[in-house]
Amino acid sequence: MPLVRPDDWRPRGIDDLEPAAWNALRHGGSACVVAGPGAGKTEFLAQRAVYLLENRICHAPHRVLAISFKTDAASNLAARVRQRCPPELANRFVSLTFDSFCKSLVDRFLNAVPADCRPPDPMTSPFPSGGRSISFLTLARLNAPQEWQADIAAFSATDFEARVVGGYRLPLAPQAPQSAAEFTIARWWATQLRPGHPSSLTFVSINRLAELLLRANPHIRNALVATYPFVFVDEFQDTTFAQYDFLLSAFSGGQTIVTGVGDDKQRIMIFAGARRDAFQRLEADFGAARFPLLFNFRSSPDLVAIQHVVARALDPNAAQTVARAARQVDGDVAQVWRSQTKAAEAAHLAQWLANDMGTRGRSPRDYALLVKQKSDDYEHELASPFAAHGLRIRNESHALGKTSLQDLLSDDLCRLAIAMFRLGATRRAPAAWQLVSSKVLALRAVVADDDIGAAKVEADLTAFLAALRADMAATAPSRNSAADFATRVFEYLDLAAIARTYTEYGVGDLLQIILEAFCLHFFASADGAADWTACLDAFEGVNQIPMMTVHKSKGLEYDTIVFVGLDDQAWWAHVPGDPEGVAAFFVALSRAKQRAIFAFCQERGARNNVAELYQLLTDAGVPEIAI
Ligand SMILES: Nc1ncnc2c1ncn2[C@@H]1O[C@H](COP(=O)(O)OP(=O)(O)OP(=O)(O)O)[C@@H](O)[C@H]1O
Repeated sequence: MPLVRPDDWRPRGIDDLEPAAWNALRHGGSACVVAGPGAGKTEFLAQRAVYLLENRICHAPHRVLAISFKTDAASNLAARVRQRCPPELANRFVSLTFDSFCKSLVDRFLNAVPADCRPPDPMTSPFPSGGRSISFLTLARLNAPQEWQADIAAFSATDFEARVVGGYRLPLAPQAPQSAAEFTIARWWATQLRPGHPSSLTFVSINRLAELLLRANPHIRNALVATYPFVFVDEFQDTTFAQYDFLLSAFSGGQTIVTGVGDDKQRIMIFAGARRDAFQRLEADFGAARFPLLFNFRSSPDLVAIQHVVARALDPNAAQTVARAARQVDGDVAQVWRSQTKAAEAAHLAQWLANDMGTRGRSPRDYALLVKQKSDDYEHELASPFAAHGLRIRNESHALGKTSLQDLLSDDLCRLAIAMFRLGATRRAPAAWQLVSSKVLALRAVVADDDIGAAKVEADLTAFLAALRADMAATAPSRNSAADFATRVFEYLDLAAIARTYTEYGVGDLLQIILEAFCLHFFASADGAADWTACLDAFEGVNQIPMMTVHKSKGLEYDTIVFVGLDDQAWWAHVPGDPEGVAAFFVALSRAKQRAIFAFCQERGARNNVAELYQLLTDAGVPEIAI
């Protein structure tokens, strides 16, 4: 590949970056890129990765490590980089979540974890630990020496694990507790590492073990630093105590250039232990320079103006952003819909959505239904009225075993298996063939210039798919037939080869988690489907309206968002004046490119605690309409 002069380098796939983003992209040291919604922060990271790789500022065999919070954000970023630079460069861009990165270290170097903290098998638990319960803290207090009891009584069950355990470094060798915190933390660890029991570790404990591992084994840390001279952290405002401390242990010291991007106004993970001062710490500990960005490439100017009113409630000094997207709709870009009953609300919503899709020629995937929590309940209530208008909902927050639908659908193995089934359902699926053939060549360890090996593998794959296609055509979809075909496809793909080829599945329990979730969702999608294409469409949510919690919607964007359940019942934890609730509201509002609708139904609850959110909409000139 010809070497491009860094000064001549141009961004890939977009026309340009805003001036401050150019400065941040070319900056030689660590950086905080702080910008509002739609500023292109994720896009910036993708462009910076390409810039570093193409200009050989990050040269082989070094890699760029990108850490995100959500699985789909990590795969979205990886996909953007793959689209923007050749595979030999994109292969040196490693995009993972914090959790999977820490877990892969613990899995890989388990025997290097100091013995008294070493789990027999580092299996994860999807559930919060017992240490978050009030009874755990009560028992700890009652068993503690008298002089520590008052301090233990001051710990809060809601954030003990995230703040106290997460902010504490495990000692290199066992030592007697010296304080109330150490006493309680030691008891907490006893719940995580129970001798003779399979381990069931929370991600906070995996993180702490990974941090201990690096501190106890400088050679592993040195290897990590040598591999990744550039580290990106997306959504930096949500970095928890544990995650920041891990970053510090792993990458401080001056050799690693850390780029944190985020938006303090979108900080909605305080409940999960997010630090309020993450950017300040990055500036102090890594000497990071601050680059504020001012453009908004997502939302129309009218929506940006409404967002600004909410932004000012979160930060009175919030700078006015510059809207770069054009308005495409007539009439109000935001409205509050007030209804008396859930039935009336659902009927109106379904009718309006069906009508809007028809008149504007939009697809169901251009819309999103956002909720504060309990998306399963809303899905249940809305499913039939929506079906009456030919609409289906895809509940992305729906739990599937130890993962969620959203995470399953962004998983590589899931995408490969679905592409296999697409090729089983039809001959005409060129994108699926491209994905499957390249992945199967990798699974069969065929190297780039081995044409004979590649031809053999492709012939074998073609024969397998022909037989699969014939059998799928002759078999109606059902739970049982889906189970048979799933077994056949995974046997063909070869789980051992998958574990060998893809590091994320090679260690730990991710492969099992994904297989279980895949089967749950695939069998349910086959149940009652008219044919296999309908089953696969149901699996992937083709022509379905996505529904998700605000937390799951982070980083995503839709033409129109409809927020259902802006009431005290759904926002039960919201205390007026609490910035985290306003931030969640801001995240929801800012997912919209063209339109945002907030549905309030009296049957669902009152609107006293959330009155301030309605007031912000009123202040921004958003009308309220009775439906
Ligand atoms: N320089 C650019 N030129 C044109 N479009 C851009 C540019 N940067 C980003 N975009 C587009 O703007 C939209 C928002 O970008 P992105 O998702 O990266 O924003 P973000 O800052 O991460 O947003 P948020 O914090 O709200 O999740 C995307 O559709 C992206 O493709």
